[in-house]
This record gives sequence, C-alpha cells and structure tokens, in this order.
Amino acid sequence: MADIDVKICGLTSVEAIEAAAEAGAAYAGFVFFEKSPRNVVPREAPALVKHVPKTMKRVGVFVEPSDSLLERAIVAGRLDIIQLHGDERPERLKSLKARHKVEIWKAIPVSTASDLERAKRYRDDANLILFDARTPKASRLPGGMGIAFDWKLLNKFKHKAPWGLSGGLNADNVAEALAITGATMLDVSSGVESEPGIKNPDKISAFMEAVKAV
Ligand SMILES: O=C(O)c1ccccc1N[C@@H]1O[C@H](COP(=O)(O)O)[C@@H](O)[C@H]1O
Repeated sequence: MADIDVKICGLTSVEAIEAAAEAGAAYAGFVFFEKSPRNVVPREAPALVKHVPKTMKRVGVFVEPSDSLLERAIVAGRLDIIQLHGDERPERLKSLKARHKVEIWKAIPVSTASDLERAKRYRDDANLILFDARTPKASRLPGGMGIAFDWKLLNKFKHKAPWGLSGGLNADNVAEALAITGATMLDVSSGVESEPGIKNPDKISAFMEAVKAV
C-alpha cells in the first residue's frame, strides 16, 4: 500500500475488528454517539477493544460529547485518538488536549470551498483534520451516511496540517478519490457495510485491496 493509512470506522463486532486488522487497517474506529446505528456504549467497549491488535490505533468518534462520556469512553475503549464530529470549537479541543493523553482529530463537513477555510481555525489544536461530506440538515447523523463531497475541492487546497478524507468512500470509488485528492489517510464506514451498522468482512477486504492497488 502506497503509505496510505486506513481507518475502518463503526466497528461493533469482533468479526469486523479481525477483518480490519487482517486487511491491514491502521485505525479501528468506535462510535460513541447514541443516535448512530454503530453506537458503542462505554461498558461494551472493553470486550471489543481487547481484539484490536497493537499494530492498530483505537479511535473514538464523538459528536459534542459531555466530559463524562469522554472520560468513560477513553478509559473503557483505551482510546489513542478522539475524533470530534460536531460543532466543537477550537477552545474545546485545546482544553481536551490539556486534560487527556490522546490525539484529537477534527472532522470538518465539506460541501463548498468555503468549508475548507473553516478547517484553518483548527490547525493549532487538532492533530489531524478529517474532511468529510456535509450531511443534509434533516439527517440524524453528521457522518456515517455514505455521502461523498466533490473531491476536486481538495485538489488545489493548500494543506498546512495533517489531514484525511472521509465520506462515501467504497471499494469502487476509492482509487478515484485518491487520484483526485492525493490523500494519505482514509476513513470509511458505510462503504464496508451490508446495512447500516453491520460491517461486511468481504467489503472491508475489498476496500483495502483497492487501496493497495493504487
Ligand atoms: O458512523 C457513524 O455512525 C457516525 C456517527 C456520527 C458521526 C460520525 C460518524 N461516522 C463518521 O462519518 C464519516 C463518514 O462515514 P461514511 O464512510 O460516509 O459512512 C467517517 O469519518 C466516520 O467515522
């Protein structure tokens, strides 16, 4: 694989964790958001994360989490990274960074070029900016909907911080996404599922094969 790190997100079963590990994913993602079909509550996390090999980092996905949820999830999920998917301000990231020994990733919803400008506010406080598709206003989730944005927006964007690409990726379109954006970090959820919340090991492996073929 051409130095591309992949996060398989929304893992809720041992089978899916093992498929992600076997296929060579760098990150195992667990969603701590009760509206999500992939929600993991902190008390369930230890039984899952014990199957994540040392070669992978554990990422917790949150949407404007309370301090209490974060504290419980970080401990129970032995999280290396927290990914914030809501309207969290840079100050919130700064204070979380001071309090917890984790990396912080900030997801930025993208539909137009001006959305990319928003990312600049997080450059000092986020370890990685994740460009994700903006989901429709009426939708229940700010991510994990299998929606892609216009990757050409990233084409000429001057990145001044580490960044990754997510939103609507799957085995059929990931080569094109990589060709257009030059991303070196990818995050996928719906594109490796049979139905919302149910990961499909064959799709995980096909996605990783498609990335390796680039
Ligand atoms: O996956 C979820 O249920 C989810 C819920 C709330 C916020 C983010 C969520 N997932 C993240 O969304 C993107 C894109 O997912 P997809 O591949 O388009 O399904 C990805 O970063 C997930 O981590």
